[in-house]
Amino acid sequence: MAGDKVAVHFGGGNIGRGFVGLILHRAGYRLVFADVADVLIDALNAADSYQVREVGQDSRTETVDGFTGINSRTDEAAVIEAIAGADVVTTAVGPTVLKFVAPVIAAGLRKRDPAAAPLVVMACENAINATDVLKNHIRDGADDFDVLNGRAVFANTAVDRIVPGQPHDGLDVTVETYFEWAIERGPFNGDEPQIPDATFVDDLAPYIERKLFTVNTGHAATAYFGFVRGITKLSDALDDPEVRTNVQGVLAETKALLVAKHEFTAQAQQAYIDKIITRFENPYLPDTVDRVGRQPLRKLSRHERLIGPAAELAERGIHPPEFLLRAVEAALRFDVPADPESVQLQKALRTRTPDELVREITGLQPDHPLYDDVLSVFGRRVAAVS
Ligand SMILES: NC(=O)c1ccc[n+]([C@@H]2O[C@H](COP(=O)([O-])OP(=O)(O)OC[C@H]3O[C@@H](n4cnc5c(N)ncnc54)[C@H](O)[C@@H]3O)[C@@H](O)[C@H]2O)c1
Ligand SMILES: O=P(O)(O)OC[C@@H](O)[C@@H](O)[C@H](O)[C@H](O)CO
Repeated sequence: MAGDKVAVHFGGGNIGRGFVGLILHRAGYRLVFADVADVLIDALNAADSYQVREVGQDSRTETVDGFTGINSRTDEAAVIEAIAGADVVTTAVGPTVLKFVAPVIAAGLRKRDPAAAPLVVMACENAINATDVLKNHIRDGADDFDVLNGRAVFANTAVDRIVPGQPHDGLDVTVETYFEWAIERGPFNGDEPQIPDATFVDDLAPYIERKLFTVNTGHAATAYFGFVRGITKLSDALDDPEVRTNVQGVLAETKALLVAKHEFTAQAQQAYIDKIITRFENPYLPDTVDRVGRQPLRKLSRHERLIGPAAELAERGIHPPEFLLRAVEAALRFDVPADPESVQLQKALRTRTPDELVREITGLQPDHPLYDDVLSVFGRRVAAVS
């Protein structure tokens, strides 16, 4: 049951309800979901509870209650008021949306009682150090940042649970049984919030890089290779021998990087990969290649799951990362009319030169050791569509 502690969570979507909301509820927080989707907010305010159905091995269903919803588009003042009195603020809105929630969090901090305990702020997005990104947005928009910073503790996190898009209306969420929430310990100076299902770690970098460059790189590769083969359901993709070979090749390349860079043994990383492959294959998860491949421009950007590890491998002389380059090529074929970034990508491939595309989409410059290989990939795709 919800207690006295309050968590304001931006983004009541898949991971918001099916992971962050659930874990904070379990930890005794009363949840305030802030979202811009009218239908979702109305549904949250009309319901007493929703269910999280965990499917796979050891399936079970949990109930989340004790929440309210605020429409942050139409009632920003109420969100600011809630933040002023909250214990925790979390986000799961997507990395590109953090700049829009930053001023609201700043306004909440400004209204906060200076004597109150600091507000814990954690961005739960698939991106390296997303909380730092959020904090920088707050800093950029606030002349009084030093005051606001004194009223908050910003901690980076790595969140891992596959939560597909939900195929029906309503608040219930179907999720996988697996989850991991790693939070950096340092910013709390020994006074971490009580979240029993989270793991506080001294150094988040290995966790977040391993997660992004194994789970998300492998996931995106499965989606893009699967899309090219005409497969719709994510869990079906690895049944295709060509997709499987390519995904395993990609994960072998990121394994080489992660083992070289961090203190993971090759055996431990292989066990992590094997576990992840079984998570992707979970037939009970209604996940699609369209969701997992969504926003291909973000996923092709410089420090993201494809170009990020490929560039680092090239910098280390492990060159060329053949399977990651194949995944980039497959990503360029991701043509989903409902996905604005896919539409933008397909248009750009028809109207821009390969050199412009590589610089603008991947952020690689000609002096980078990966540049020529990526230019070839883009050049082949541009030739194919023109
Ligand atoms: N779904 C997963 O499996 C999963 C797992 C780990 C991390 N993540 C990360 O969590 C984030 C959210 O992913 P998701 O799958 O839940 O997406 P989603 O689209 O289901 O949810 C995002 C929610 O944010 C809301 N939103 C958009 N702009 C907003 C704004 N300005 N203010 C408040 N709310 C806003 C949307 O209305 C939506 O309800 C992403 O960064 C994603 O990478 C997702
Ligand atoms: O959320 P994205 O678009 O960054 O990536 C899509 C999926 O790979 C992702 O949501 C995973 O399901 C999740 O990261 C698993 O923890």
